[in-house]
Amino acid sequence: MKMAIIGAGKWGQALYHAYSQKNDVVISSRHSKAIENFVPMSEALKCEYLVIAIPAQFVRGWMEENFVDHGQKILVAAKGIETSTGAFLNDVYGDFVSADRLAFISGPSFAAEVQKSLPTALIISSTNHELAQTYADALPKFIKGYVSSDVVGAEVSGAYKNVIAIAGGVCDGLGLGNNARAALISRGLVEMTRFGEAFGAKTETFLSLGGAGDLFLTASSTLSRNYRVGLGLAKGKDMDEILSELGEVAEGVPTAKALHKIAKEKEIYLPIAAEVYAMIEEGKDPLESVKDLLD
Ligand SMILES: NC(=O)C1=CN([C@@H]2O[C@H](COP(=O)(O)OP(=O)(O)OC[C@H]3O[C@@H](n4cnc5c(N)ncnc54)[C@H](O)[C@@H]3O)[C@@H](O)[C@H]2O)C=CC1
Ligand SMILES: O=C(CO)COP(=O)(O)O
Repeated sequence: MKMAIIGAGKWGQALYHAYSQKNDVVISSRHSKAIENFVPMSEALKCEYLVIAIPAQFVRGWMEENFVDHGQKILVAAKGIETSTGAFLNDVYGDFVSADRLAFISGPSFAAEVQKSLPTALIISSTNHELAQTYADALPKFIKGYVSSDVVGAEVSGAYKNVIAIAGGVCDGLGLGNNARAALISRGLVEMTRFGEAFGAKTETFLSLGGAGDLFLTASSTLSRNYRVGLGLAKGKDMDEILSELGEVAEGVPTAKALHKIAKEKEIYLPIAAEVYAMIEEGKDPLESVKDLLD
């Protein structure tokens, strides 16, 4: 089928590689890039099936300025929550297109490994089963595709695991050991499940590829940008230094701020996310955070 990838960062280019195996795919982004099948945005937007890999904080602005509605379907590839409003991406995109035209891709998928055609398994979630199946069937042989109707569960788990990945990096950066990291990841899974349930997400989604699968991956690997943010915090670096060294998006940073805001409004207990927020926003000493979590 004819598809367009919008956003030519690491994940957009990896999804271009993946979807190109079986489909006729073009790619576009706000700045022109010398890459295969790069087309102007106006041309990309005419495709019926879009994949949008723009980081969560920029989606609303990008849609307002660029989106032209031709009745396209959108596969959302970002993993984050809008900080300014606390809105999930299905609500942000929902302000522009109806829910039955939206699907979400989640699961363990470092762009660098997808780019090399290494095997993984991912979930496409949508309230429109046929649409989820269409995007899943278009995946290449090296990606096993599953479908789900739990859009909120997919979104919350994909966004929340980035915050726990920052905590994972802090834990390893402080040299707290394998036991501590396993405890942190397990409690992180409980925490993100509790948060998602408050918004109607299904519990089992958090045990799936998009929940536990992606959490285990990112909270324990230096390939994760969010984990590397945590390593930087453990070394006592400030956020400006960490983010400029990273040079790529770390969605866990704005998402920790969004979670802080939502948790306050809805009175949800999120101890690990609260410590990540305190380290990022208030410059709290990571060792103090560990002490407070153990208490
Ligand atoms: N890299 C990975 O392994 C994976 C990334 N993701 C998610 O995909 C999303 C994108 O991540 P990456 O491509 O890895 O990030 P990246 O840092 O490699 O690229 C970011 C992309 O966003 C574009 N961008 C930045 N500001 C923009 C704006 N104001 N308007 C429009 N476009 C803008 C940039 O031009 C660039 O193409 C994130 O939400 C991330 O969590 C999801 C799965 C895997
Ligand atoms: O979501 C990812 C892999 O599934 C990528 O994680 P990072 O953004 O932390 O690198």
